[in-house]
Amino acid sequence: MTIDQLKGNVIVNESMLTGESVPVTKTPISTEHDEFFDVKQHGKHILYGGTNVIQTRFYNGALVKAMVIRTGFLTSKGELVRSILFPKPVDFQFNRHIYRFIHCLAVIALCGFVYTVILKMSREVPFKNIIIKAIDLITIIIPPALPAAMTVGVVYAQSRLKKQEIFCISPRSINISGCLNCICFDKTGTLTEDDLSFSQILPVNLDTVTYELPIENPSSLKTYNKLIGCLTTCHSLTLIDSKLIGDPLDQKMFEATNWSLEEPEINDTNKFDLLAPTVVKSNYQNIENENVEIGILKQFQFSSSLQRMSVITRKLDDQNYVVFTKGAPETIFSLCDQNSLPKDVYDRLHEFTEKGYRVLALATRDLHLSFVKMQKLSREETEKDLIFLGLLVMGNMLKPETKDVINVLKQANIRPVMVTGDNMLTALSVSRECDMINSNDQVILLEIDEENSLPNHHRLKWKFASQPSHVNSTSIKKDQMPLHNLDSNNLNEICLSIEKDLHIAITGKTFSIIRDEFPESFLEQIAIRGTVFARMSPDQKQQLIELLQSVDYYVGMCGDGANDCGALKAAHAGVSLSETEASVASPFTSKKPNISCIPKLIQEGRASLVTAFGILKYMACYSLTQFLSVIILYTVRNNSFKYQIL
Ligand SMILES: Nc1ncnc2c1ncn2[C@@H]1O[C@H](COP(=O)(O)OP(=O)(O)OP(=O)(O)O)[C@@H](O)[C@H]1O
Repeated sequence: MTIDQLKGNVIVNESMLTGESVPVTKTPISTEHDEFFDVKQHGKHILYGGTNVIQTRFYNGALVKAMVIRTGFLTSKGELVRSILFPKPVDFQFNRHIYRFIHCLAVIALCGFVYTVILKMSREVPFKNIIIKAIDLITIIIPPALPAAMTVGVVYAQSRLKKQEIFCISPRSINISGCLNCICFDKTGTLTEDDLSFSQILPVNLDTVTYELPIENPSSLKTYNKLIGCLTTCHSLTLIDSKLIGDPLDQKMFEATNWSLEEPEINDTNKFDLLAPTVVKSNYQNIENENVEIGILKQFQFSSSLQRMSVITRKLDDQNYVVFTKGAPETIFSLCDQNSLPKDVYDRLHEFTEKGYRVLALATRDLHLSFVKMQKLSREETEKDLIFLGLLVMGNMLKPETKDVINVLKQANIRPVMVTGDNMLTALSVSRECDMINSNDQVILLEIDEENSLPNHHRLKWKFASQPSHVNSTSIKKDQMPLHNLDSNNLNEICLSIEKDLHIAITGKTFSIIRDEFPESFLEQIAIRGTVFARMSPDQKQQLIELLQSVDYYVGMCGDGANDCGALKAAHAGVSLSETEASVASPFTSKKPNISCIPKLIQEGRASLVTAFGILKYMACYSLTQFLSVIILYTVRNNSFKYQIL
């Protein structure tokens, strides 16, 4: 059953749907604004069939109410069952060749059938015998056991994959995974650890609008300020069995402050309002010997496509409501009052991202509104005119298996590609660290030339991404160093003029402008040479997979989160790293949360493919030989006995 939620909050595990094991909070749909219901757009308010409700939250005894909008096969669980029963047809050359081969056999069988009928009729054999002999010939040339025999390899490969904790809901995809020659990887949680480490906060002095000294231990701060308010409230953490559950990034950020979180059953929430779902409390006491308490009154959840989340809060002794927002720095900067940004805001951001840190920007805004008006405030109205508070810097460690697997793939001539929602410089640094880009390779960064662009006629410029300091870049001609304007003709020339291995890196924004405004050939060059695709939205990840397929790559996708679902489904072989055994998100699910499953999958795919080839050759030779011998025997008025055939 798919249910549209109307009242109360629900915490659900949607891993069956998305592969992501972090619980998601579902909130009631807003009735303030007139808008058409859209299943995709309002996904945060929908409970899906087959997903697990971990907890329900309701206030004043009003139980969670929901309306059923879909049942049976139309629900997500139904979709999973349907995708197992009727897997998506895979366009695989081998399958096409098999069908062509069977057509050829059918033609041969038809010729044999006609020949037998004519031959036997000329010899005045009884009609019944003619039919038996002629039909016998058809079953000889097209062996009925062929389809079953062809799946033997797949069945064995599937059971071997299962032993290695790789589960498959679409066995047809096993053969195709033996042909993969390009694998796209999501970054966070796939190549790098999901469990980020808190590194530091770079606060901004709100009076001088300059950066202050970094704070490495926010729990040592004993006075309340907006920055602490943001770190402690701007998250979607929840308590389940007294354990903090939610996005690992949010968890690390909150734990670093050493504040505590309390949930609604606790009567204290009444101090704010009956609707206050969560309260955070300081780890210290102020001059009045009281803990600082902040209630989180409203939440705009994190969305990969918006790259940010916000909360509306109220401090216990405050009259005003305060908005706290955190998200991708580029997005937050654009929502901030530009006067609140320090002059060196981008320099400091680059400093961290170049070293591979995952950086988020924090911002705030005071709301002087009544409670009712605050409740009605839309996301757009809330997240504007923000005041920049500082940068949150998190360590982003590679998983131990990543580097070896990338090298194994490269040795096997399988192209690794990174497609991530994170910052370009962080992505580049990680791609170098995991050997996706070797230290000597050149990377071209394609960007939109904002200054020389017209609204629907953008121009591009390019530059070399800065090299790690130990690499000598003198072999690059001087005139190639500065930023260049670029059109579709000269990208190829530039790429060919560089003697080193070359990679292209672009962001989601540039990618969609190239898709919309540039010729297809230009986009194809990006597909062939692109190694790092950063700041990609979930839709763009899927578009990239389709683009790679259009230039004849057999594309695999390995990801771990809800933002990879589209790409996982679009790929020839999608592997989701998840705790669940099966998810609708992809044909393969690996319980081991690292990319070591990819070489195993390719190996098993190849083994299954080789078995299928072998069986096909054997069956073809066997049936053709038998067909010829039977035709000869029919012609010389003879027939083989049972034991002769055997
Ligand atoms: N919990 C969060 N709250 C606010 N902003 C976030 C949160 N998680 C991620 N972000 C920001 O949104 C951006 C996009 O996130 P998204 O989940 O799409 O991709 P990602 O996690 O960075 O990378 P990947 O696609 O490799 O998993 C992140 O780079 C980060 O700047």
